[in-house]
This record gives sequence, C-alpha cells and structure tokens, in this order.
Amino acid sequence: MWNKIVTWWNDNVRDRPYAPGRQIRHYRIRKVLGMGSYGIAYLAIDLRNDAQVVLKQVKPSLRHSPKGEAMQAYEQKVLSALSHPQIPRWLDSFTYRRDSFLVMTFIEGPTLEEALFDHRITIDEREAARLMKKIAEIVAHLHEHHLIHRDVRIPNVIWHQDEPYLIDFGLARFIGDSPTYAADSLTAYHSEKQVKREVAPSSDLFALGHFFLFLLYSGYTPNEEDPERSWEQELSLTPAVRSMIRRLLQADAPYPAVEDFLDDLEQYLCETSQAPTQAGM
Ligand SMILES: Nc1ncnc2c1ncn2[C@@H]1O[C@H](COP(=O)(O)OP(=O)(O)OP(=O)(O)O)[C@@H](O)[C@H]1O
Repeated sequence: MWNKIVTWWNDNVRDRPYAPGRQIRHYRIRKVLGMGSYGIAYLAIDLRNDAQVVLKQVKPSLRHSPKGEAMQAYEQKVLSALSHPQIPRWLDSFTYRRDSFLVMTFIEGPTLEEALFDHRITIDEREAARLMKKIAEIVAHLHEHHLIHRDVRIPNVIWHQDEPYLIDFGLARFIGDSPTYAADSLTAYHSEKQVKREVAPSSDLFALGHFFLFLLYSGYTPNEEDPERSWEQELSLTPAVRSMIRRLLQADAPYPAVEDFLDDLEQYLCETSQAPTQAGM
C-alpha cells in the first residue's frame, strides 16, 4: 500500500510538469514532449532568439538519486562531445528552484514510429535499405567517437526533410565508462536485453537489425487466419537483405563493425540502383 501511495504522490504531485506558458529563466515552455526514464522533456522557446529548444528536467522524485542528476550530467557529457548535423546539440544546463535542466536543439518532424504507425507509410525493400544506410552512417559516427547509443529504435529517430535525426542519448555510453547507476550494470538485464545494453558496437548493430525489420514490416499485411511465423517466412526478402538482417541479429556471423554493414548496404543499393523509389515522407 505504501508503495502505491508513493507512486501516486510522485506521479500526480511531485513530478507534475511545469505548465505551458511558464517562463524558466529565458525559456518559455510551450508543451510537454514526454516523460522519459529520468526526466520530463519540454518544447520551449528561447526568448533571446525565438529558437525552439528542448528542455529536459530531472524528475523531482529522482532528485539526488543515482538515476537523477547523474544521468542528466552524463547525457550532457555525451551531447556536448558530439557535433553532427543529425544529432541534437547541447546548448545549456542550469538549476532553477532545485530543478536541474538540460537544454538541447529541437528537431522538428515525426518520429519513424509515428510515420509508420500513425501516418501508415509503407516502405519497400530498397527504400528501407536506403533509410538504413542513412541511419547506420549516424551510428558509425558515434562509434568513431567510441560512443554506443544503446537505444537505436524507431521512436528515437526523427524524420525531417528526407533525413533521419537520432535523438535520446539517455542510455548512450562511452566505451570503457562505468554505469551511471547500479541497476544499469549488464547483469541486471535478461539475455536479449544484455545484447542490446552492452557497451560495444554489437549492441547498436543488433538494434539496427530490429530497426530494419520494423521498416520492412510496414509493407506487410498479416492474414488473420495464418499462424504467426518467423520474419524470414513472413517477409519476401532478397537473399542480400535477408543475409544482412541475419548478421545484424547475430543469427549468422555478426558484423564486426557498422562499416561492414554499410559496405553490404552500399553494394545492395548499387546493384538495385535501376529503380529508385520514394518513401513519401
Ligand atoms: N532534441 C529533440 N528534438 C525533438 N524531440 C525530442 C528531442 N529530444 C526528445 N524529444 C522528444 O521528447 C520526448 C521525450 O524524450 P526523452 O528523451 O526525454 O525521453 P523518452 O524517449 O520518452 O524516454 P527515455 O529517456 O526513457 O528513453 C520523446 O517523445 C522525444 O521524441
């Protein structure tokens, strides 16, 4: 019972977001974008230049806990180490009335999850490979900086003017750094999650395999009467794409690095270059 009361109190009172219109320093809140694992994300306007920015506030219930400011500080370390046009830029960090805030650039557009499930776009195999190449190039940039994202998923990619933008670096970690909190040690995860959470290129490659499948399933219509089958049975894929996904998912010899996956994508795109298609996003 006590736990239920604490959860209710945190959700309804302590972690209630700031209301739209509220000014925090020189930022005016426009709306809540979402509640993440450690924080509350807002779309805000920087009143000095009218730019749209994202403000991330540590949830008050997590103040001074290992999942609060420490995670935010790590996200700042990650974002400020990166400079890439398809990754949010760290702009500012400050404390306002005991609340810690991180400010980053706002990227406009639907996430790939919204594009696929709400806007119901369908993507054919070649288009999926073209998108995967753009996304894998961003991941390759991270790996060059010894950074593993660990959360490459369709809700964390925003699509804007035919380019993907990778967001949500809350779980990203530099190779060799220790966990920011104890529950994030690998042994805390069940086996598939361990593959995804390992601080090694293999975890992002594994996530890219699932990502590829999500794109390919956009064109799949299930037959209600058929029993569920494996992705290899349900999707009609060329041998080249099937082989890439099997390697990403570690069913066959795993790719040593993202560059090796990019080489295969490039070769596939070259060989199928006769019939370019558009995703219509
Ligand atoms: N730089 C950004 N530009 C545009 N939207 C963003 C940006 N950063 C986050 N968002 C949006 O804000 C929402 C909340 O993001 P946030 O990163 O706080 O947490 P989350 O993805 O919901 O969860 P978690 O941190 O637990 O993975 C998401 O819907 C995301 O799409």
